[in-house]
Amino acid sequence: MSARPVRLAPAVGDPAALARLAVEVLRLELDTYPKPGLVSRIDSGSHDDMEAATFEASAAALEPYFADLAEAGAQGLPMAQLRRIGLAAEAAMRAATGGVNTHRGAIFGLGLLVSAAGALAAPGHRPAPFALGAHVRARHAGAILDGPVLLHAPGARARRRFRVGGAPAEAAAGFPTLYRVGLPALHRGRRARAGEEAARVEACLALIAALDDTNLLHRGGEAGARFAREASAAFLAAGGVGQDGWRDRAEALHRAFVARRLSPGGAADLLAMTLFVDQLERAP
Ligand SMILES: CC(C)(COP(=O)(O)OP(=O)(O)OC[C@H]1O[C@@H](n2cnc3c(N)ncnc32)[C@H](O[C@H]2O[C@H](COP(=O)(O)OP(=O)(O)OP(=O)(O)O)[C@@H](O)[C@H]2O)[C@@H]1O)[C@@H](O)C(=O)NCCC(=O)NCCS
Ligand SMILES: Nc1ncnc2[nH]cnc12
Repeated sequence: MSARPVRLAPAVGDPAALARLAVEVLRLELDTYPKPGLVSRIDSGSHDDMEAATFEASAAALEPYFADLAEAGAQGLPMAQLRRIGLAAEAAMRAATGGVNTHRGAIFGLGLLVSAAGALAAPGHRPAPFALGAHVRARHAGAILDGPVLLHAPGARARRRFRVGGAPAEAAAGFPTLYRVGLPALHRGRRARAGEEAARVEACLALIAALDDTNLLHRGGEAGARFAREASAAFLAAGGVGQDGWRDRAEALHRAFVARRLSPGGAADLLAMTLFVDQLERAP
């Protein structure tokens, strides 16, 4: 629930600063409350194996890997090299959290955006609108979709069982849900003048309403995922963070997700990625 100020993009053209920004957006995601079913600094949502400190430890451990990804992007290295760094980052995450999966989706998606920022951002020059996602699609879509599948990962099982594309499809398509849903909702939330945290809540709920999140499918099946999408869409249709009493209504939604053990981890990752792109790209 902090009013942590968002640092404005000194990151352009500097791998170490891009990595700091990546960690900062992970922390901003964690700061955000209420986020239905998700871990925040207020509570652990639908999780009994992790809390805010677990996410803090994980985010801090990832910083050097994000710097490597930015550098790899600047050198134009192929997906195979990015994957090697990503797998090392996953190992660092597990070491920092005692084996808990906090940020695997974020390592993948945010990692690809950090590498794109390394490739495109030059000092004093912000990438154009949509440029980071377009770069990931143009440069890596084929390798992402043809990449090795981790057969026993819950996400991979959910993708096969429910026939959804999940994190790899979102990245290979240039992050359409981030650009078409997350960023517009963040900007709409800011216009409600309820503050930065409220704008992040608006973006989070819009992402939950739109995304085929394999975490929701894995934990709640199709019925759970439908409940999550429809309840979030109803919050937005009632005015989102522009409505009177929006925080009470969002907290009620949080409790409803927790009662069903639902956790939209993919939407949480995309919220962090939305904040990263918002900081770096020029406004459309
Ligand atoms: C390519 C990989 C991403 C393969 O992963 P997988 O086959 O599992 O694919 P997905 O399920 O599609 O996605 C993995 C994670 O991405 C997040 N996610 C889910 N849906 C979407 C979506 N539609 N769009 C974008 N992102 C999505 C989500 O991550 C978050 O949730 C995790 C925590 O969940 P939790 O509830 O705890 O669930 P589990 O621990 O899984 O089990 P239970 O506790 O419920 O029992 C957390 O990671 C969040 O970040 C999905 O989990 C990729 O992993 C891979 O190949 N990696 C190699 C490295 C690499 O190539 N890197 C590239 C360069 S950096
Ligand atoms: N805040 C959060 N809670 C639960 N899962 C997540 N995955 C990414 N961020 C998360």
